[in-house]
Amino acid sequence: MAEVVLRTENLCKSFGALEASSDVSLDLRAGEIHALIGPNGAGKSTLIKQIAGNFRPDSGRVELLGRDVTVLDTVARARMGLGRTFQISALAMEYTVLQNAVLGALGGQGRVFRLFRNVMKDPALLAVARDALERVGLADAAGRRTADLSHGQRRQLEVAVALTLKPKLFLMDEPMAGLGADGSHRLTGFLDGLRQEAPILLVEHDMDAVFALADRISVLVYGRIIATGTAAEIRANAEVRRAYLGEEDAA
Ligand SMILES: Nc1ncnc2c1ncn2[C@@H]1O[C@H](COP(=O)(O)OP(=O)(O)OP(=O)(O)O)[C@@H](O)[C@H]1O
Repeated sequence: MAEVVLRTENLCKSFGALEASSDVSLDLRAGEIHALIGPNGAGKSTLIKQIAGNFRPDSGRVELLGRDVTVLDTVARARMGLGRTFQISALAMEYTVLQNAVLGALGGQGRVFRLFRNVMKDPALLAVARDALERVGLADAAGRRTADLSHGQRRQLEVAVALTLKPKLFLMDEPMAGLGADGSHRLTGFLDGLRQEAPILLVEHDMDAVFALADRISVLVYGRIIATGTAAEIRANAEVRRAYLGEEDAA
């Protein structure tokens, strides 16, 4: 069986009386896309934040690349190779596409520059940034102001910025959100190829993308994983159909 790169064990996290994560155990293996689906408010983002290090679980543990990282912060986990894209854009809108990608690359190298213009002339950073833009199909837009990009192009740029850190695995929170049919088709193709290089834990509401991409799917309802399996197993699961997919969607 493929190597486990990420594992959560019995994660619990409450906000007051609300149990947002209830005994959540899952893993992500080399070469796979593992999708996490569930209704609004099921606790997907809360789980991602505990894996990324934004939230400390009340109990349970998170293991990254074989190491217990439960008490490590987001920066330490990112340095270990945990790449991430966000539900809400973290891009610098007034900067160009290339500048955003270079800033991403800078974060990965831990080097210190005194002047922004020196950062933007550094050949090593530029090479990493241009390579990431090329891979997501944004090379031609390198000189454009980020604020002038379409919504779909911004999502591509977020993936490019994450790629500059050369992550060993990805957490992606709704990368398809707001993309048109074209955009999500293109991103689906890209993620399909990316899994071999860096497995992906994918939170996504776009069920076409999930069923097309996921090697395994976990279904979260009221903070609890009610099923994990292949697309066919999840489609056929009676509890999932009742709780989430709905009989008509699952037919
Ligand atoms: N910081 C917080 N303080 C209090 N309650 C919170 C906090 N973050 C999330 N919650 C609550 O925890 C529950 C799970 O929220 P979460 O955002 O993890 O769900 P989700 O599955 O990601 O939803 P969506 O699909 O809408 O993004 C919700 O009831 C939410 O209101």
